[in-house]
Amino acid sequence: MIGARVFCIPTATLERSSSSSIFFFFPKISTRPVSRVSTTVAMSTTSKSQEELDSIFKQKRVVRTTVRKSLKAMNPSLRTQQDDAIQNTVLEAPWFKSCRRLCAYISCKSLNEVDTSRILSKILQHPGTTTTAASMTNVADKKLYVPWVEDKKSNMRMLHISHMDDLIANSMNILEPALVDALGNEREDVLQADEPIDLFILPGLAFDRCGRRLGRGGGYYDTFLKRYEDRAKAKGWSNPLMVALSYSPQILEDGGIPVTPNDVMIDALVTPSGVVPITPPAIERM
Ligand SMILES: Nc1nc2c(c(=O)[nH]1)N(C=O)[C@@H](CNc1ccc(C(=O)N[C@@H](CCC(=O)O)C(=O)O)cc1)CN2
Ligand SMILES: Nc1ncnc2c1ncn2[C@@H]1O[C@H](COP(=O)(O)OP(=O)(O)OP(=O)(O)O)[C@@H](O)[C@H]1O
Repeated sequence: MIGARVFCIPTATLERSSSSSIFFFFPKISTRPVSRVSTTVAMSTTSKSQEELDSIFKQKRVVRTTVRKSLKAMNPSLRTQQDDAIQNTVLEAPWFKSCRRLCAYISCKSLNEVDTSRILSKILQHPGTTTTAASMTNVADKKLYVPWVEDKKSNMRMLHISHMDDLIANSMNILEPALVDALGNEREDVLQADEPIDLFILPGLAFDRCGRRLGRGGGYYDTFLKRYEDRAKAKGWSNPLMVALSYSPQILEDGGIPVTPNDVMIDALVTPSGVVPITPPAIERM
């Protein structure tokens, strides 16, 4: 575990990116701190005019462009080093070892996302292929759900997979569960998660140490997580741990991530230097 507890302070207007020494000027940017009762940003939609929203979405696009550039410029051996460090941290973490149902993203090389291939292989490792009893106990009984994009209107589901062979590239060139088998028959084992999830391993373009997360602009995760949260509340499920994986250039200083009302905050960040627990449940468990 790195980084002691971080206290998030309200916004300043001049913000500095920690990773690239670039200064962002965001007039009146909203960076209010986390509400973990509702994981969405504590800000009412109605309190923002469309003009203000347009301005924040514009700021998001500016940050995305900057972070994409830093990711593209990352030295390949540094990237591999960071992929290894991040995946080792996850694989060795008690909160990962103890989780039974999780949703994780399938990393996409062309998007320069933190690699999840070793994490996924470990989860999908089947009893009999493991070498030691210790490795079997922790992974063989995990149920894995991965994203499946339903449409272009921010609708996404999480579908169960048992093998990497269950995947096929979608129109965005991201691997996702195939809904039919090689013979064209509907696969019955691909079901939408309708059970409590212990852990979400989230992608994203940029993060701060206070739990703010900037996605790729599709609104898929925010929409999904809000719906999941509503369903969990209705069914009395406990909150999952929401953990994002981040290369060092993706971690911005507090205030560097523009936020809009639907943004869902994360509980913790896994960085190349270790875990940054953010919310009380994460601080308790990490
Ligand atoms: N690995 C992975 N799977 C995922 C996501 C993700 O971020 N990563 N998603 C998370 O939502 C959903 C898919 N959403 C996506 C949204 C945008 C792009 C994308 O290619 N964006 C380009 C810019 C495109 C543009 O601006 O027109 C990019 O970011 O470079 C990909 C996936 C579900 N599956
Ligand atoms: N100016 C705007 N006003 C209102 N909605 C907007 C505006 N610009 C984009 N959106 C919508 O906001 C959503 C994207 O939100 P945001 O940029 O916060 O997503 P994100 O961080 O990529 O989300 P995630 O990674 O969680 O999927 C999309 O549904 C998009 O249509």
